Amino acid sequence: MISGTTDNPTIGILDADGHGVDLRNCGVCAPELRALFPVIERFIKELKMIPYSVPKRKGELKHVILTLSDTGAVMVRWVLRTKKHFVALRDSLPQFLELLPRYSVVSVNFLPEHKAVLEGEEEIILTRRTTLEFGLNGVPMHLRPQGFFQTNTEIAAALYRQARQWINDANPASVWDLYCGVGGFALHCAEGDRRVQGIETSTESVAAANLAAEELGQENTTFTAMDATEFALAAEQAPDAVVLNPPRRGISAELAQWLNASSVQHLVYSSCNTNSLARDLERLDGFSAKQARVMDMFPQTNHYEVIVRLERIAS
Ligand SMILES: C[S@@+](CC[C@H](N)C(=O)[O-])C[C@H]1O[C@@H](n2cnc3c(N)ncnc32)[C@H](O)[C@@H]1O
Repeated sequence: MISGTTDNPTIGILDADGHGVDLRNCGVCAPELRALFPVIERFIKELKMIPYSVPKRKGELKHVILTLSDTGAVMVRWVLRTKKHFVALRDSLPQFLELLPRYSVVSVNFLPEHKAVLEGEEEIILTRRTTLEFGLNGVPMHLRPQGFFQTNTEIAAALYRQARQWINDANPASVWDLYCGVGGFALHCAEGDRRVQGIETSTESVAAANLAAEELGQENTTFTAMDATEFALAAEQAPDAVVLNPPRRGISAELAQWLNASSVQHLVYSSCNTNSLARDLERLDGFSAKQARVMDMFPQTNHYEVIVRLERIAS
């Protein structure tokens, strides 16, 4: 979050009273991102951007969302209240890009409402390049602004390797990746003739995932924008294995019931919320959990990712 004043901005979080706490030297931040903070500060000053004050409900610049790719490129998203600073930001793009790593993406997002969210619906991408490219474990992936990407790139790579190993050990002919985002699990599980289907509600993420599948030459891997439960309930045939990586709320009771009653033999469930995971594992009573791994996705916090391998209970 950006707070403070134009001449003395804070880059970090807000305290309980809504005042900025500078976290530029916080160890959680990757050094490559920390190196960008002076550049962000310089542009705030040069363009005379006014940081947004939550207590006063005044100002323009709310957040700067930075995403670092394993290639070293970054995505920089300026989140503004109105269009007041937009032209200045757009016109200074060549100078800004000179200070960013190659292949970086820059966009502006508008969040006019006073509410506790990171970003609004409207986004304008300033660079010709519209996706931040990743190459986790040698698998190409594309992230567009507003798409979901796992918080910690190194741990995400380990998570995908683990899922790939469990899926390859089970060697299913067909796999669904439900809640697939930009396709990390699906793209890692694509192998030989295996049919892989990713399902996700965000059309932006689905477009990015299909692009990566095309680059990989994976004709048997496809992504569709749809609600995961609706997709499963309408499917004519169940796959051999399903990867689940839902948002914090977990999966729906209907999807758990459908999985229990289906012919699916193997499940891999990756979760960032053990409360909904525990509830869902109880609901998935046609399966038994065989292996689980905790992944330190959110270091120095009390949050973590858990990935579980389940097998159908023989009847
Ligand atoms: C925890 S993220 C996982 C993304 C992806 N598996 C990855 O590794 O990056 C959850 C994803 O579920 C998507 N989502 C939310 N509700 C959904 C729904 N009802 N059906 C399908 N996808 C949904 C979100 O857009 C988000 O991309």
